[in-house]
Amino acid sequence: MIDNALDLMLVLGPDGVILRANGAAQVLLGYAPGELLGQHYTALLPREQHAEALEVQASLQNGHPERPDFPMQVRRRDGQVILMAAAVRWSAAHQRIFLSARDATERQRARQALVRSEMALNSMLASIGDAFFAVDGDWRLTYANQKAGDFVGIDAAAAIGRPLMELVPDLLQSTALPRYRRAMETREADTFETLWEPRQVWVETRIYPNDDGLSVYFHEVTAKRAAEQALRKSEQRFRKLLNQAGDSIMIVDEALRIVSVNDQACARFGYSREEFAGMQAADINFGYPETQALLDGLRAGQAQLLRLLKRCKDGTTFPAEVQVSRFDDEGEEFFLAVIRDVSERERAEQQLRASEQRLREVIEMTPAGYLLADREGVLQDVNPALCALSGYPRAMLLALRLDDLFVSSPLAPEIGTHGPGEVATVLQGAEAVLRHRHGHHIHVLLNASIKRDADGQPLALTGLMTDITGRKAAESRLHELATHDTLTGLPNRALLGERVQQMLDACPPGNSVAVMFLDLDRFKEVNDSFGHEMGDALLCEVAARLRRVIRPTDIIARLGGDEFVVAAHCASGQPAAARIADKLLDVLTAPIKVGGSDVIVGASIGISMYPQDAQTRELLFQTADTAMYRAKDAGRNRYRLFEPAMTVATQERMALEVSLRPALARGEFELHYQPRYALDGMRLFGVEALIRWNHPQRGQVSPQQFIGIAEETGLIVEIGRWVMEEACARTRRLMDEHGHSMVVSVNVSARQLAQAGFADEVRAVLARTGLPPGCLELELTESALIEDIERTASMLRELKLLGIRLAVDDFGTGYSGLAYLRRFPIDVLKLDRSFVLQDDGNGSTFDFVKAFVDLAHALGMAVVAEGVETGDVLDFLRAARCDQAQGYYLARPMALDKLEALLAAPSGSGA
Ligand SMILES: Nc1nc2c(ncn2[C@@H]2O[C@H](COP(=O)(O)O[C@H]3[C@@H](O)[C@H](n4cnc5c(=O)[nH]c(N)nc54)O[C@@H]3COP(=O)(O)O)[C@@H](O)[C@H]2O)c(=O)[nH]1
Repeated sequence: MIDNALDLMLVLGPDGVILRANGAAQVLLGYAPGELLGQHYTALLPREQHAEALEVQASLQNGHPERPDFPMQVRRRDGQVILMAAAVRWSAAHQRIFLSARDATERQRARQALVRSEMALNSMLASIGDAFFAVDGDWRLTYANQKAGDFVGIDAAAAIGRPLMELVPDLLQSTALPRYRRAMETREADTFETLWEPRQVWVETRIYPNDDGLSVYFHEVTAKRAAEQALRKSEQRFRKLLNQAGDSIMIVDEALRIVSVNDQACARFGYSREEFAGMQAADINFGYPETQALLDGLRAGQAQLLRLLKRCKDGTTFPAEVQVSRFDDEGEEFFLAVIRDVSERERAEQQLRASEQRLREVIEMTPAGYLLADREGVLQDVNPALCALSGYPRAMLLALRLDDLFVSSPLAPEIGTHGPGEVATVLQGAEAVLRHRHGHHIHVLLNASIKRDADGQPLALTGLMTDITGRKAAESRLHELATHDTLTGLPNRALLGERVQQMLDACPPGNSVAVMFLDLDRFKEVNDSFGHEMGDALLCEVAARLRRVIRPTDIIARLGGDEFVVAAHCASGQPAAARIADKLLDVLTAPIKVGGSDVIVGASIGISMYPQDAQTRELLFQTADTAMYRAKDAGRNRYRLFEPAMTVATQERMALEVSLRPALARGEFELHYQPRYALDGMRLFGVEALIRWNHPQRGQVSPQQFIGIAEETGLIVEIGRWVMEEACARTRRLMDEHGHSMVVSVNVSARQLAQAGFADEVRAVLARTGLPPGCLELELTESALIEDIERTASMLRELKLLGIRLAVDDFGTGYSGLAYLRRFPIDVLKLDRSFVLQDDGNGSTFDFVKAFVDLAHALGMAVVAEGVETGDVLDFLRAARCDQAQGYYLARPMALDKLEALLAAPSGSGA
């Protein structure tokens, strides 16, 4: 059996020498068994095998007696090396090595081929894009490529043979596991996408069942899914956009069949999507044949814009603007039509055309001149009104530029380039001057609008204008009237202020400007005596004379009434001003012919110098006015240069005015009474009530100091009312106490007399106090009487009807004319003290007074002499047949208690 065995069998001695060999040595090695005996076994081995073989031998003999699987290379007798699978055993008891071996060359070759095949498969599985693993029927891993291992974080090679659920426990919660199990059970392949929770990635998995179990391929598809989702969203957006578009949108195929429409198309045409599908484009066109030319154009890549009528399902039509373009989709030809309903636009266009037509008609009919100019200022359009306004026919106007037409206009600065962003410049109510074809100028009121481009460059100008030439002339006249005195033509107060300011502004250092306030001394008398017309003529003559004296560069103005102002440049200051004032007085004291008579008016002039006396115009006027009053106070027909002391007096007067206002309410007034005697028998005829002001700080203030202020401020009305009440009441009481009648004279100022209800007031006082009207005498000054002769006459008649007496006070100090007194119901003339005292020593005064008294008597008036200070004067008056007298010689004004004492004296009321 051993010799016929197929395996080689050798018995070796402990030293490795071959002791026996079986017959297989011949077959396997080419040696006859005998040839091997005595040889060391290494003689059969290639040299490189020796070390390993000796090592195995040593191992056998040193405690590891068996080596069942020792692969070894053996050199056959023919030199070929074959691989033999050997099993070796050492028998220590027999001190022998037993070896059996079989040829393993083929097996080795097959194994190597298998290994190579596996390696090729592995590398193929490793190189495929997908992760791959396989499990057997017990869910044990039989293979996994590196990608699969990496995906779940395990070493794929080391994991082979282990249960899949153990290796990847997350799989138990995964939605993929049921699919795996179903595939395992049903043996059906499956493909699906799941979210792999541990890594939050999407995975596409393909499962292929096989005889051993399952082969699974998977790969990540997160990015692909995101892209798909983005695409889906994008498509949804586009669809939404398409449907939300205001226009109808349609896609038509090659055969001009409608294949797709948006919501707006359904809404506008009234067809549903389903109804549209399969309709021809021509079905919704009204009378428009799709021409070959249109299709050719589209196919040549030219989008077409059509204007046509579209027809809806209900048969109505609408005008549309259709933008058609062509596109390819996967080789198929389509046409896209965007259909815009332009009904509204057409309506608006129609309205616009109508509106333009109306505008044109308005332009043609408007009385305002209209023009349109281009950016160069050349006229492009005009209307008949502008032709009429300018005198040019239309054709000629259209050849003109704005510069040719306008002499001056506010357009010039506006028409240039403005800042970028200013799209229009509008001018409203600007004044301009047109040059008429015949050369004269036309003033126009212009409204203009200049359109500009983005850079602010003018594009066009539109203007509308109306003729204001008449208005301008009226305005100029109005301005003249507003700035000039209508009577004399001289500048008035407003213009004076302006001109003086200019003079002051232009006054060189070292020079002066004199402002002179000039008041005519006797104008009022002339006016009242000769009438207003003559008065006006006098004022014109005065103005003419002043003009002659004053240089053209100086100013002369009339403030009103008889007040004039002269402002003159005075290089040498006050001396020059004084010379001018002298010249003014010279011309004004020369007689002026008024109503056939020569009159001399004279003037009082106040002068203030700039900059010496005042630095502002207002102060100059104020100080000149103050100086003028001083000139008047100083006796008239003279000039006074302003002095600061004058201001002090003015201030003093103002302080007095402030304390005068509350004086009546504070009871600071009292009345004194001056007796008046009848010259025949020297009996007391009556008393004159004279006011006294007991000022808390200043003591008794004379009426001469405050009556003027009271008159100017109007306080005299209240004060006079009190005087009247007090005088009447006291007199009534004195008469009752002393038992005889007497007359009380009350001074009445012009302002009181000018009050409409004055007579009623007097009537009421008499009624209240019980004084008989015949016991009241009102003293009126000449100036108060002549203020307004007509009104005064009427008032005096009213008073006279009450039964009271009327006297003219200070007679002889004013315009001494008895003639005018005839117009008033006067009872008494009170001769002024100065009149009585004019004694020239040759008896003429007596004759004069005598004649005067006779004349007064002839006119039915009694004469009272005032200011009698001596017995001589009294005799003189008595001789002149004067009726009554009053004066210090007879009795001074006295307080009420003194008067009562006088009345109670034994001599009675005698002087
Ligand atoms: N509207 C009113 N005017 C009034 C009132 N009371 C007074 N006056 C006026 O004030 C002026 C000054 O008055 P008065 O200081 O009281 O002077 C009077 C007499 O005192 C003064 N007089 C009288 N006799 C003499 C004299 O012999 N010599 C002299 N030198 N003066 C004398 O004359 C004044 C009276 O004048 P007249 O009124 O003109 O008769 C003065 O103008 C008053 O009118 C008032 O209540 N209301």
